[in-house]
Amino acid sequence: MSYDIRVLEPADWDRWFSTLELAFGGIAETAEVRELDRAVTEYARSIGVWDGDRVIGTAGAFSFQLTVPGGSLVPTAGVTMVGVSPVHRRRGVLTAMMRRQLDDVRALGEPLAVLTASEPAIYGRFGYGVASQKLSAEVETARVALSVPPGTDDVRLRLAAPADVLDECEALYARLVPGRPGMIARLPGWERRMVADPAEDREGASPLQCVVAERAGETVGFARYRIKPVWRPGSVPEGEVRLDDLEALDPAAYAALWRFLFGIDLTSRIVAGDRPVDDAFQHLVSDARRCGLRLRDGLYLRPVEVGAALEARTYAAEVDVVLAVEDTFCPWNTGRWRLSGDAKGASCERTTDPAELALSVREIGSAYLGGCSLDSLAAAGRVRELREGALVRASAAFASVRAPWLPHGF
Ligand SMILES: CC(=O)SCCNC(=O)CCNC(=O)[C@H](O)C(C)(C)COP(=O)(O)OP(=O)(O)OC[C@H]1O[C@@H](n2cnc3c(N)ncnc32)[C@H](O)[C@@H]1OP(=O)(O)O
Repeated sequence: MSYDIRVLEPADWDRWFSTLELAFGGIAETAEVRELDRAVTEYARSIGVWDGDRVIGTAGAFSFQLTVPGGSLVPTAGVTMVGVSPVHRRRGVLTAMMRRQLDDVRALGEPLAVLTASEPAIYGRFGYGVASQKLSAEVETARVALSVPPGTDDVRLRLAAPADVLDECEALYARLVPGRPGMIARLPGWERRMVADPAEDREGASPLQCVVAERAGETVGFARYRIKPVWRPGSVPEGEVRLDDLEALDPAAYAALWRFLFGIDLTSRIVAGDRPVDDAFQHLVSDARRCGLRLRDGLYLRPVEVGAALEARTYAAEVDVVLAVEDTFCPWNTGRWRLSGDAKGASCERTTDPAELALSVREIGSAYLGGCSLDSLAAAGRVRELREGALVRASAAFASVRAPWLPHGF
């Protein structure tokens, strides 16, 4: 069956978005969220698949700048709003959209594409690998003690409506972006998404609240959270602190924010859904086992141009390796590439020299931000070492001191 794939026109946005809502189960977004999504839609890079006068498939992309190991911000397509009408599935509509989209991304010169997946089984076939994980926690605050570093008492905390302090929180966030691979510089209009707070999505919890950490009049951190009161008959108060976001510039500000969250009266638990794997609160607590820690796939990454992608980051150790890359969906990447790099920069060019490691573009995507080691992929048979010693050296070079993490979906 053949369908028509077209660039989205503003006049068709409502129909297009309604197809997306249907693909996700048919629950309409609130008017507030709908308008925020409309405002950030990049029409020229959003596509709709049409069956006659009906939209049956949707896919969009954002023009992100993604932090990579070494701290550079790299132009990256943020793939989003993917959906196919329930009666048109498993006929290749998504595959056709991925084809069109990756060709477009390549034409725009963006070496990387990223996404967060509704289901992990979908995107590997298109060359996306899991590049970061997210840590969730359910901390039993009544049973876990915190030990905080010197200087924590010097941090002053101030409560504020999230929208009232948005500018200062966003300025702080922007300072942190280059420091952690996987973070994305916020595009205009995105800041409002961080404090969107539809009552329908609160699941019985309070409106979003914000605490700002200050030292000598300077904002040094913030946390956004909700309180979900829990009163059981005959029991003590067992409310939950639902942590949305916590960012800080230094250890004392970070610890002061956690100490505040731990101490909120009438609560006995902090629930955090999306923290970095190396989040430091794990080292402040007396009992990590009572923190209910779990890992989940986070950001998926696809090198669209392997050479440019591998040149865009730096390497933790000197590396000089020939990679035999396989890429069935974007065959322009297939072949042998010599990667030479160190902490200052890298080059990656085609070569006819013998290959030392063999892998597909998906493994490069997984290892790219330094969150998944080539060595661990090799243990699963997904990277093959063709010259002894190449794997250890390349694994060390691809590593990142700070775990990759994206603090929000898109
Ligand atoms: C970045 C984001 O926006 S993530 C959001 C993704 N969207 C959703 O999850 C909404 C609900 N789901 C959908 O709309 C659709 O099922 C989609 C978009 C996931 C898939 O669309 P389809 O048009 O059915 O995919 P298509 O027919 O091109 O399938 C291609 C291949 O992927 C497989 N596939 C598709 N969806 C899934 C899935 N959810 N789980 C496992 N495999 C899948 C197909 O079986 C097919 O495999 P094959 O090549 O071996 O035959």
